[in-house]
Amino acid sequence: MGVLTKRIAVLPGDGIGPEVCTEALKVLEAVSERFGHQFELDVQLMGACAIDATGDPLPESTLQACFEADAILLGAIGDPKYDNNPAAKVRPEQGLLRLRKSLGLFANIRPVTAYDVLIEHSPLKADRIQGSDMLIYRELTGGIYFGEKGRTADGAYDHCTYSREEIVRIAHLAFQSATTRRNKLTLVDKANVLETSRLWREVVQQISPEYPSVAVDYLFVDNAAMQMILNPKQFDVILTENMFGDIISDEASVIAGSLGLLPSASVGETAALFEPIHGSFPQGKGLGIANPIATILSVAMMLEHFGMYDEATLVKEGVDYALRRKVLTPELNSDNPYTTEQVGCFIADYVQEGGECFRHLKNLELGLSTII
Ligand SMILES: NC(=O)c1ccc[n+]([C@@H]2O[C@H](COP(=O)([O-])OP(=O)(O)OC[C@H]3O[C@@H](n4cnc5c(N)ncnc54)[C@H](O)[C@@H]3O)[C@@H](O)[C@H]2O)c1
Ligand SMILES: CC(C)[C@H](C(=O)O)[C@@H](O)C(=O)O
Ligand SMILES: [Mg+2]
Repeated sequence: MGVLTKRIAVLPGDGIGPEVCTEALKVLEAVSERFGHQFELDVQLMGACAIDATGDPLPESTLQACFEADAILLGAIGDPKYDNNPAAKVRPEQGLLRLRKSLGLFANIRPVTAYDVLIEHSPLKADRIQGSDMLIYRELTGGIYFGEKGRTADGAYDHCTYSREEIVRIAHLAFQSATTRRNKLTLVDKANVLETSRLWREVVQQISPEYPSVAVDYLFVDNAAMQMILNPKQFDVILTENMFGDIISDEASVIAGSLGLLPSASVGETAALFEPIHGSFPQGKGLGIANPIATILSVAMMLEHFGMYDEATLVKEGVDYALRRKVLTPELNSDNPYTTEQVGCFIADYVQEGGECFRHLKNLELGLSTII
């Protein structure tokens, strides 16, 4: 592949978001130096920081920058002052949901792998998790997150709705993905109770004959939550609706060893956004303890999206090297912890092959300013 120029909207967000983004961008800078690509970064506000600055968690200028970008890199959003105030009408999460909806990012893809070098670290028994390798396809722009919601005189409601088409489009992506892996697809739903889940089953059963190589099974979400810990190796591709996918992917992170390891890609017809699955971990803000690997692996997924496969492989090798050498933040290495910045530098140096730890993108400046 030749040298490419890509524009990336960067939304560092809140809490540890800016810290993990900074490290991920160091790695991207190393890719740029090694392969000659040019990445134009357009840093924009979203989340609580955007509410503080503009009153809106997703300002028009941020949305515009995202529309104009080839891809979006997001750190994380959210702040305790909203989490602990149920009466707040304007909330950081509204910005993220509006962004996903506006860009049509209907498929959220969350890979989960048990790393051999971390097996002993997991609270789960090694023989249960060793070899686990699954891909969760979480529907991202429908369901209870986006249904009508509100208050009654003495209650509240959140409606869950799905159209057939909303299920069809992500089901095809999940089936196609299964054909490139171990040819197994598990639909996680609650079809014994929910009408929307029965529609999911119906649609998946109708589509399934188009993919004869793929074995399909069905699990109720309560059982799936248990199976995830009991026997995670049974899963290849998991297909599920918005809220179930949110919950079981955080649960699945225990198999990898930390929430700070799990990346994601959110894709639609045209746009693509890459973000760690974790949140803004407010308790970790400014302490240098946030694991940047989930965001660095999200950059690897972004490079794959650009067709930069060698580049993505190198980033993933850098992560493997950090895992093998135990250059890891405290939640994975309490005896000899490294800081967020040290982990980022280590992986960036690997990518650049023996470079010095000189990449100090300390403060992300707003606007289209940085060309790396
Ligand atoms: N996509 C997003 O931006 C996103 C995702 C989830 C939660 N949130 C928001 O984040 C805020 C905090 O939510 P929460 O505490 O439920 O979830 P969280 O993911 O921020 O943190 C949960 C726990 O996971 C661990 N953790 C998370 N990220 C880590 C990392 N990079 N390195 C090491 N450990 C890490 C920490 O132990 C933390 O206490 C809330 O405001 C929530 O709405 C945002
Ligand atoms: C912050 C929140 C809206 C978000 C979600 O529920 O989708 C988060 O938990 C995630 O997993 O990306
Ligand atoms: Mg979540």
